[in-house]
Amino acid sequence: MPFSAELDIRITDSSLRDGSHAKRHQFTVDDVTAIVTALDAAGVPVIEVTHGDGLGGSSFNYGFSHTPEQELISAAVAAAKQAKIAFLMLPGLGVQSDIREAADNGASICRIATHCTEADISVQHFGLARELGLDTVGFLMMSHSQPPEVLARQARIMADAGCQCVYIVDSAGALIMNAVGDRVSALVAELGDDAQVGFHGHENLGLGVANSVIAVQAGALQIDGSTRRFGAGAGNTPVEAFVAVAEKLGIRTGVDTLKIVDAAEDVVRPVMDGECLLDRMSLMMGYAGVYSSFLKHADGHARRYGVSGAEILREAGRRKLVGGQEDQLIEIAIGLAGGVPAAAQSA
Ligand SMILES: C[C@H](O)CC(=O)C(=O)O
Ligand SMILES: [Mn+2]
Repeated sequence: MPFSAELDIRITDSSLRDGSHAKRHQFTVDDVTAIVTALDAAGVPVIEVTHGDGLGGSSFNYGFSHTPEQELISAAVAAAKQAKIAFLMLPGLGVQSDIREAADNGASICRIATHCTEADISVQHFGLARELGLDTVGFLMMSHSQPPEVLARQARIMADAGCQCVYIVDSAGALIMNAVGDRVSALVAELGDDAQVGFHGHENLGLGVANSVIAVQAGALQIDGSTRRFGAGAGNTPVEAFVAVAEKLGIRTGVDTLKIVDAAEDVVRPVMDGECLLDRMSLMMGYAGVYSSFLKHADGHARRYGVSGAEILREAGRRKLVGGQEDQLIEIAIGLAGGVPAAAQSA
């Protein structure tokens, strides 16, 4: 079944949320206004705007925002003529009052993200979002780390709580083709008509577009990407490339290929500090299964302590670190620099 009468699938552009990681959370109202105006005109149906780590993410651990995210959400709502504005929240970083404030500011889609074995912490947030009349999306982050049947059980918890679309989130960009198809199929089988299934890809192994096509073929109805790959790690599935491929495959996205290609080049690229590259560091994330948001943190600690950023990431993969454990990257860097890591001191 298609997403709606007009669309086979619904694309959410995450440049102004996942791209916040690549921009070290320094988006301004002008950046948001320019990007939302261009994406909206290209027909992108959903645009996500929040600190990279979601509502409440602006902090010492994750990095402080330049502009309060609720101001960015308001600016996005003001600039959008047809697109819905979405926001992300990780329970514990943001709280219920943040969801209310985002709704008051005009956002209409609430996306709640948990580690892929911790869906139960999202229950009250989905309940509140539905009470407020928001559309809901659930993120099972680091989905490469669990088999399809485990993810399907977690998806069921979210759907029963009021989540209308559960995403397989390839936070590490580590999933390889059939591994996406198997996970999406397991969720489609579990959820049936109770909720849709989505896919959020990263480019750390260069597979964002291919993985997203496989997700659609397996039944995903919502696909995330970022124009110009503006996201954490090597970036997200590039929306402009995915839209072009979808058009050739006869998949209706509602996005105008030529307009989104222009938006990528003329509007999004100038806001980026640099291209999101598939280089040694980001490749290591896909290879070792590391949370893409760790890239800038590892890079900073590598410079500060004079050690290899790729080695920090490899150790993060060995430890199976999850989002929220950013502080361990400092400990790993100190250990690599020859200092005594805190964990060893207390052992
Ligand atoms: C908070 C994370 O950046 C969410 C996300 O985009 C991912 O896990 O990938
Ligand atoms: Mn992401």
